Amino acid sequence: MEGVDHLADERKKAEFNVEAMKIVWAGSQHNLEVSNRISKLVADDPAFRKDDRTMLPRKELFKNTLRKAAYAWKRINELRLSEEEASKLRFYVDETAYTDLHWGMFIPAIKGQGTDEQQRKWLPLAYKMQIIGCYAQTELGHGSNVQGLETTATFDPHTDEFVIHSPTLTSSKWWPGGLGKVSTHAVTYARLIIDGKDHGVHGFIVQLRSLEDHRPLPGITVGDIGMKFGNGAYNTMDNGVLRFDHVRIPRNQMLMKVSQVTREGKYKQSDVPRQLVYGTMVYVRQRIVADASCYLSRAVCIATRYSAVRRQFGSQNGGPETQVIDYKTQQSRLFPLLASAYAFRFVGEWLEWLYTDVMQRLQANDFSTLPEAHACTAGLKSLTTSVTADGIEECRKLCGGHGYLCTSGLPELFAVYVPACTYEGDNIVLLLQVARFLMKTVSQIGTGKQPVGTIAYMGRIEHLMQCRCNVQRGFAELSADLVEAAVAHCQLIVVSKFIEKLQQDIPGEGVKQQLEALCGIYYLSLLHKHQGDFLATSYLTPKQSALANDQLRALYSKVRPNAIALVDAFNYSDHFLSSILGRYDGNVYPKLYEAAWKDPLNESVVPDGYHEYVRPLLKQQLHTARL
Ligand SMILES: CCCCCCCCC/C=C/C(=O)SCCNC(=O)CCNC(=O)[C@H](O)C(C)(C)COP(=O)(O)OP(=O)(O)OC[C@H]1O[C@@H](n2cnc3c(N)ncnc32)[C@H](O)[C@@H]1OP(=O)(O)O
Ligand SMILES: Cc1cc2nc3c(=O)[nH]c(=O)nc-3n(C[C@H](O)[C@H](O)[C@H](O)COP(=O)(O)OP(=O)(O)OC[C@H]3O[C@@H](n4cnc5c(N)ncnc54)[C@H](O)[C@@H]3O)c2cc1C
Repeated sequence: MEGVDHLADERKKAEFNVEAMKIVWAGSQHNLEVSNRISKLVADDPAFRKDDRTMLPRKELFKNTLRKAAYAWKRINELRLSEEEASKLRFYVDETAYTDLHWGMFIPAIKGQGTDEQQRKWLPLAYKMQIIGCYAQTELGHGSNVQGLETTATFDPHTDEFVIHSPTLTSSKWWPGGLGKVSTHAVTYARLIIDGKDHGVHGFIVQLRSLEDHRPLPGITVGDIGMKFGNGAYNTMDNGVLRFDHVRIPRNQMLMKVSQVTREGKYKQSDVPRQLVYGTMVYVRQRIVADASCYLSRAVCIATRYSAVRRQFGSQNGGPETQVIDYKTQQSRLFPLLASAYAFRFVGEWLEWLYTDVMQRLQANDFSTLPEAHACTAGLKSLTTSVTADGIEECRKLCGGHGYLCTSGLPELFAVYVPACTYEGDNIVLLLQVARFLMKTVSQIGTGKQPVGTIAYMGRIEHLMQCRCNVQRGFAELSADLVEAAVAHCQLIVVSKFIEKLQQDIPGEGVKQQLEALCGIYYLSLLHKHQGDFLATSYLTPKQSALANDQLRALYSKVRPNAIALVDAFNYSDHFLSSILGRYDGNVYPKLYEAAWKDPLNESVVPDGYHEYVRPLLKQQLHTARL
């Protein structure tokens, strides 16, 4: 029934202050206040409806996204929202669009790789959206291997210009979001060629389309690369293809913070690591970790609420059937994901601190923590996106058949999220970077260099140094094992940051106890999953392993009465969740039934096509039957 909270009894079971937990999840009272205000602003505005997304044909879907992005921009300016509030608004609009790349990569690339003069010229235009930018690095033939990119930027000293060119089909830029139909400019990555010498990949600002009529400029071929996985989902984004035919740009459009080209064509590399040219990717990877906790918590919220609503089997003497959330199998699948959502939230907070710290050190030309920042952002991006993508799919399965309906919100959530395992770095390629970092650490231990920070624990593997094995030779052969070691390293970081969070002052009755239980579920479920490794290396005895499993089950029972309150603490509106199964009031069956009749297929009792394709069949079969 409308207005009834079907989960009221579940909410009464909570053993902690949910409002206090909302502040922990939001990060601060201020963040919670802004989230509440902006989330309501979006949810109450019919212009931001999204329940029709999976039913629109692509051209209509895309135009609708352009409309929403323009309307959002209008509201941001009308209400004079701050950058923080505007970012929250785009988050709660919850629709991938060209603006993600304009604000999430194009502007950060100019801020991170541009000189002060270049920032002064381009950022005001970008902040006012008088130009719209994308990040054009990946090509048809290369994505992971950035040093393999083929687009060229050849310096012409006669005209003080770079000539940007796509020499081969595989050098076509391919995938950049916002490129296909909207962006007027791109930060384009190309091989810098001076006087025949290849200086490697650098970033260049290139205008793609006229600011007058939006047509591609001379020498530019640009378009969308076509439909992607799932209905709605990432098809609101115009991932594009781009080719250059000897396009000329002024020399001052090469991003020159890290390295410069003088008027005379002299290449100057500041005494900074060349990898700073990858800085934008590092920035986005650390943001993706916090983003993973948002996506995972949305799926877990839906699956937890529905698991409390759904009853199946177990009726005693005609009484109510058992809530599926009470089955230990359901808890063993759901609660580790609930714990992971909180764990990723906290490691995302730490990673943001680490990134900020590294950026401050770079200002002082201190590059000492750059390798660790690279390893942590790469590894945690890989770990959290893989667990989140698999976790959203598990949440769909936890909801049985109804999880497969678009009105559950889970299919689209999965379809829009899974590319995160690939973009900003394929997850395996990134783990190999972590493995390389770990092996380099091992090789340095023998030289007396003690590891610090997230690899301090490796100081205790001195004995490994006796085997003077050739690290390089073994790396390729053992890369699959090394990737597993890299995952374990990242899991250790997540666990340690969860434990550090618990050592902070956490206000609110019962809040810390709940987080301690979730932390226990996080690391004990990992121990359970990988107990073979721990037993094989004698880090655990069989008895200890059994005790750990007993403790894990006990924690499931501890969390069970608090499960609904723990997902309420995510503070998601029904609009944002966009899920009948995840409704705050748990009023699932009437709303599922109501929604079914809104499907366009039910606009007519007899479907289009009946008279052409079904009736003749039936008549023919009827004729045969009479024979
Ligand atoms: C929510 C928000 C949504 C915001 C919206 C987001 C929407 C999604 C949009 C998606 C956008 C994209 O996908 S943009 C495109 C993303 N593309 C990628 O991520 C490409 C992934 N590939 C790479 O990053 C590189 O190719 C990589 C794999 C690191 C290899 O690079 P190289 O070959 O140059 O380097 P290597 O030879 O492997 O290593 C040489 C040394 O450099 C170090 N090194 C390598 N990369 C480094 C780095 N970034 N920083 C520091 N150091 C680095 C290594 O550790 C080595 O150190 P030593 O061992 O000490 O020598
Ligand atoms: C939705 C989406 C949005 C994107 N947006 C952008 C964007 O805005 N801008 C942009 O520039 N790019 C963008 N990309 C491109 C993205 O960054 C690349 O697809 C990504 O970096 C992976 O590179 P790849 O496609 O070359 O994969 P590949 O490297 O070809 O991966 C294929 C397989 O090879 C394996 N592999 C590759 N190298 C190695 C190795 N050395 N050792 C072991 N295994 C290896 C991988 O693990 C994977 O299994 C986007 C991609 C997607 C899907």
